[in-house]
Amino acid sequence: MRPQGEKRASSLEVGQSADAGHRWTAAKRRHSKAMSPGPADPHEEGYAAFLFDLDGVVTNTAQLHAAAWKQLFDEFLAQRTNRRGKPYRAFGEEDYRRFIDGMPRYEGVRSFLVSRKISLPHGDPADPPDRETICGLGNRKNRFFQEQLADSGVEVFETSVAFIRELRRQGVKTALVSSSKNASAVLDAAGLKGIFDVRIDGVEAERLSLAGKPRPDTFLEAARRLETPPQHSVVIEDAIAGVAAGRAGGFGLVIGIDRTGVAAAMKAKGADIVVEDLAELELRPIPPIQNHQTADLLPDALSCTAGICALFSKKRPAVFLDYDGTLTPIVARPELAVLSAEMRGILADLASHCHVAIVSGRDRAEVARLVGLDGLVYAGSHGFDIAGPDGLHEEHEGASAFLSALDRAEALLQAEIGDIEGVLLERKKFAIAVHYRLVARRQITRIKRAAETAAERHGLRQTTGKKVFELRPDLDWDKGKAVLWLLSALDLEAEDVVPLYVGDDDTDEDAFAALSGRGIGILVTNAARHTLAQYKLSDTQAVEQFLGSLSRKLARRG
Ligand SMILES: O=P(O)(O)OC[C@H]1O[C@H](O[C@H]2O[C@H](CO)[C@@H](O)[C@H](O)[C@H]2O)[C@H](O)[C@@H](O)[C@@H]1O
Repeated sequence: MRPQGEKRASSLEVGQSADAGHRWTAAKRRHSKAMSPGPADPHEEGYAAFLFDLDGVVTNTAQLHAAAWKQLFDEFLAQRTNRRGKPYRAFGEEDYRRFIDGMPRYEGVRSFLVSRKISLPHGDPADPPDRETICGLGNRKNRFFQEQLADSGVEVFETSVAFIRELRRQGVKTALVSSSKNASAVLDAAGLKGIFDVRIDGVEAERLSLAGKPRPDTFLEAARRLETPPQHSVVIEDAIAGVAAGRAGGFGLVIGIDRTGVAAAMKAKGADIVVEDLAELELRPIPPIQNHQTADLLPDALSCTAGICALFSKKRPAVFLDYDGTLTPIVARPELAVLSAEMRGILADLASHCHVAIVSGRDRAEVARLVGLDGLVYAGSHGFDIAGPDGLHEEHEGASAFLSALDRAEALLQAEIGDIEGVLLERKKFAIAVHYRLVARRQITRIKRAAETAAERHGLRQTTGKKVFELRPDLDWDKGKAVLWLLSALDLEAEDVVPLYVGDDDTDEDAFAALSGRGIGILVTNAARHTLAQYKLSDTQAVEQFLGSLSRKLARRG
């Protein structure tokens, strides 16, 4: 394929994903003379929700739990001898940290027993505390814990409470995410009932069959209830299992509170920041973007559906859709971005009334597989690779010359940063995505540098997207040029055709720019960011609703 005439070079320098606006971040206080916040972190997007563990974070009850576990296992182990007739080693602090801290009660029992090669039947949650089952032992530990709680009461970490109250004062959403079934009693005893907008504790997790920490499920449920995506939420934890859960869930910032000398282990499990107390953190507002057309000022396409659809009484739409963040929500890993059956149905209906093209940064074959519909056009690798019905198959004429450069860059990246926990290298035919969504924040600069070096050394272009650095052929080609090429190739340059493009990310701005003054651009976002789109839709559900209305309108028109 060849470029279609001299269109605008590149849309605008969007920089990092500009989802910032009315959000907050937490950073370690600086003790420098000026106390200035210093240069802004280039990856900082701000956070709209903070999710807190309870014991050891808000209340000083982690020690009560640790003591109750010790009482349980010291008694239990003392009554047993191992196969060689030797007594078992007593339960130590390290056992608590490694095998129990942060986990739901019965999973803690099981995990510790496995570490000592002791096998017990699971039993039943109704087992009495003296029964030698996993549930029985768990219930015994709970009895010890409640006795200690009644004895000593609940001490709160005042600095944590002040931090939470400040967040609430600023209108930031908060949640409690605890594995403990005693969380409600502990909050009550501490006089903190009602301090969190949402609470997911051991009781709620069991009711919903949610996997416990280190799995991310309880945190993800809390973020869902706060209506804030994990990448815009902060997890605050004192347990290694909790830190691991925050990182596995793709949360934007994971803060470890190290009160027991486990900072290194927390960092190894992906904590972005480790402090000994929340007093070491300061909250900073992320200012909304100034002096730009920002998405929050755009009209919502859903409230203008009737007007937009009315346009298609006389004109024909040509619909171009981005995939990630537009047709599927942004999720922790690329392979989890699966199209819903409802969205697939709507796309199939729409494609029976007009041209529909998926224009994606993904590999063309991969995005075609994910969408799973014949009869659509698929443009992959940011528009370098296009195929569709009636034998349409075009690759940018210069792109194949970059294949070996992409291979070498991929090998270099693998060697340089392949060992960083959470880095995902995704090779597309004509691009490489370097994902850092699951990476500890302190590693991001190293990843960015590696991407820049690989691009420079192998003559590639480096671009940005949502928690991703991308490398692609250094050619004057992008999604916008691919859309213009398609309009020509599909004979859609007629007066009565209105191109409509829906997308959510930096690379979609090229398409908004290309269609500016000629078609309709709709940005999918719920935040303030500068854009060349004319409308916005808040999320993928809104996209589904909008495309459904458009499809029904076209069906009525016949
Ligand atoms: O142009 P698109 O279809 O939107 O593709 C852009 C990139 O999307 C994918 O990455 C993004 O979505 C992932 C799944 O939600 C998310 O984990 C990641 O952080 C996002 O950057 C895809 O994996 C890339 O290849 C595309 O270039």
